Amino acid sequence: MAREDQTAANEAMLEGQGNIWFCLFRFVETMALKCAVELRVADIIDSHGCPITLSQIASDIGSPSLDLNSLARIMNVLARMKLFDVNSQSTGCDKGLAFRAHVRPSLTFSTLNHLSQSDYKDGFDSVESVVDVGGGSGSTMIEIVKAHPHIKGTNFDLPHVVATAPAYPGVTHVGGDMLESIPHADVIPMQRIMHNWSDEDCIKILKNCRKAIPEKTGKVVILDVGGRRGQSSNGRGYWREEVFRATKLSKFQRWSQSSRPIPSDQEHVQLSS
Ligand SMILES: C[S@@+](CC[C@H](N)C(=O)[O-])C[C@H]1O[C@@H](n2cnc3c(N)ncnc32)[C@H](O)[C@@H]1O
Repeated sequence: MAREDQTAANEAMLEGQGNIWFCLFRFVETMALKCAVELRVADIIDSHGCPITLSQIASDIGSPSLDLNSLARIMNVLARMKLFDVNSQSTGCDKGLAFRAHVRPSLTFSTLNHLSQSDYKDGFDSVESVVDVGGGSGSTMIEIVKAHPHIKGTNFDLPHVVATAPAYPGVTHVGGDMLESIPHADVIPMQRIMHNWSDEDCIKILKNCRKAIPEKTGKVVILDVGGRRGQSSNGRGYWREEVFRATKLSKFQRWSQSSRPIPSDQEHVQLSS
């Protein structure tokens, strides 16, 4: 191989390795965000009305066992995510840092706080069967069954999608069209599905969910984002422009403010998060 080709191949390999590490440690951002939400960091900073120091944040959190170094690491991750500004010019700050929320906590972090409380509250303890509608390769269903092995899990998606889904004990892959019918289950989670369809199609899907769940105890759990709609290239579905432009936080906020009409016979459909 020519020297230039070898160099290009090495660079590509290094970039690939870097991307793998980036993907592996991506969860750190989610964990840091979860900590900030649970510790109400944005609310604390906001309540001061100006940038505040790490020890001010720690003192307002008020936990006797709080580790300042760990808090500093969390805040640095969040600052890198551009959720907070770090101002190294402020005077009187420990480690020369002061933090300012980049977002209005009332608009976003409290929504996240609410989201973190609206996970599937009743839990899966009394649930016997779950169908993940549009579940793709079944990764969500696998996680649910891993955590709750008593559950009979069905991963439902288009036939060509489930054809390549990996086998997992306790999870059955079923191919079909959610616009036609959905397999029966106690609970139907639908993650990142509804935003992609017109209101008419969403109503069709919800009606099929309604038929698939027990009348009194069945639940549909929708996890999704919102935004402005545009016509999709296939002429049937829709896409939301803001999915590509806005941050996830503001998408969640917009979604939670929007009032998507639910068909009148959907009284047992529970919209959650
Ligand atoms: C954005 S992906 C979401 C996948 C998964 N729920 C997640 O959150 O990672 C949308 C999924 O819906 C599936 N889908 C699209 N049309 C469908 C239909 N008519 N019936 C069943 N599944 C469908 C797609 O194949 C795809 O796996």
